Amino acid sequence: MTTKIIHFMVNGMLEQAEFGADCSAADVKDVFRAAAEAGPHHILKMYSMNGSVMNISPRLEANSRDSYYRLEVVASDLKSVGMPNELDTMEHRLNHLESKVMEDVGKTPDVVCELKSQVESFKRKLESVKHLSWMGLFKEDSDHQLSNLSPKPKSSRLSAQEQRQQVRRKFLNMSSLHVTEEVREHLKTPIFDNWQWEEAEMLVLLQVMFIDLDFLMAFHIQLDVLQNFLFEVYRHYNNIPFHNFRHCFCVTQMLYGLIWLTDLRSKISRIDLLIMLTSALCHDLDHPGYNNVYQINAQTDLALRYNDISPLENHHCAVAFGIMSKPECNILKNLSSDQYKHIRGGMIRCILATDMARHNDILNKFRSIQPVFNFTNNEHKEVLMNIMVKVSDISNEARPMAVAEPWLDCLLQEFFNQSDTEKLKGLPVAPFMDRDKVSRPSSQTSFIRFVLLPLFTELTKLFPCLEKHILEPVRRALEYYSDLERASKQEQEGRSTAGGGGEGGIGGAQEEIV
Ligand SMILES: Nc1nc2c(ncn2[C@@H]2O[C@@H]3COP(=O)(O)O[C@H]3[C@H]2O)c(=O)[nH]1
Ligand SMILES: [Zn+2]
Repeated sequence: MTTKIIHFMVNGMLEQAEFGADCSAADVKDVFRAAAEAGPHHILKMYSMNGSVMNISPRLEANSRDSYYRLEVVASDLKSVGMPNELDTMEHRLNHLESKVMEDVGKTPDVVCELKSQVESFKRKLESVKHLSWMGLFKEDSDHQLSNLSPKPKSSRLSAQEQRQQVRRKFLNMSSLHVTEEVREHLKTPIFDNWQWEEAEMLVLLQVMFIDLDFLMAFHIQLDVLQNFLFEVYRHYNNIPFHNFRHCFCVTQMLYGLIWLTDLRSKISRIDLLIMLTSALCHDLDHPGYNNVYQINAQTDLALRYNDISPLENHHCAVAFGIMSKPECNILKNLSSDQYKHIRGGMIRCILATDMARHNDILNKFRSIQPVFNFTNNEHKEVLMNIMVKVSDISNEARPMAVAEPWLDCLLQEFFNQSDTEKLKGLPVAPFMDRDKVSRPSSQTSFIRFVLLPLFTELTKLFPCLEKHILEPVRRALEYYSDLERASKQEQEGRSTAGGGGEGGIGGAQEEIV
């Protein structure tokens, strides 16, 4: 049977489809619709190399990789309110509505005025860089009023794939806009508030990090390849409570901040900075929300594949290099093979080092070299790179309280999901994940005392300037959670005295149960 191959570019990727001689128009459309990750309400358009529109049908002519077609998804009416032409439609409808109501009632109702001002304000945001408050430090109050108009409620009806494509379109639309100096500077600090930013904006900010560290120039990374890579990274994070794309962004942003605060650019090579930043980005790719202990106990595919040795971290790293195996996403494609080998080795080490089962080994190693630390010693440098990524990975408590606290809820939610499943399956349950045993304060006091403070203190010995940026906030968090823990104990004691002995909780543990 004869077949023909159609090469086409969609969402920045060069794809190909093979059609048999007997396929129908609907088959052809379905193939392109799937490739474009488009929903039934989207209109597809195919363009030839010279820009003319082609009919999407079995009669499409076969072509080559060099003469590919361009497939575009066009959002149908009001499916993407963020686009200016749809805003115009909405404004037009509002004006029409206003004139009709004026005829009937004689005055414009408040609700129409309100809607008009929201449309106007949103239009201003899109049209003028100056008004891009979403590229400013903090969102304006008007954003909250805008939530009814923004695409969010609509997007909740979109499939996950459609939502991701919407993020891609927004990211690409925004990426050419100017990100203010104020934001760029703020991005270099641990007080940056990740909760202010939506996914497409975080992608823009990640792009800014690559640009401001001069990676594009130094490693000949084309902007579209970086954008494809960042989007694929985003696409490979799962929608789970903690180990999601926002966590990836936070870890990368903290690492970026540490690079600037410690002036690391003057101490280690740019290629090593690229290794660290890219490792931070990729360090939890495709995390399923269940940790290594679960993977091993439940004998999951990952545990089988990696012989129980850091199954998750091995997987995150393999997914990262899988993404980069596509030329259109390969930010390393213009490097020499020696440079590539160096980066691959460095990333594998950094990502595998995020397995907390190896925490003590890595910290002890760093402790032993810290007094004689030498930036020109490769072994020292590699340990430091692992430490920097690890510090960033567990740095939520180094952030302002209002930023850190919601992360604890996300983490506990993921822990509880896991322990609930473990209980159902009869698998061992770690006490720190058990909703019947853990409390917010006890979880944090132990983690800060036994994990964060020892690690952050050691890094601060090498970079004393970090004391105020990461060590002090963590000490304050320990005080805060210790106070809460004490207060909760006193309250429990008061209750058990008043109640004549209480109801026999868990092993006498007097903790605030989450
Ligand atoms: N209790 C507590 N654990 C944390 C916090 N941040 C990170 N962790 C843990 O540290 C681990 C680092 O590796 P993982 O991402 O596998 O899982 C993370 C959590 O188990 C925190 O703020 N509190
Ligand atoms: Zn992580």
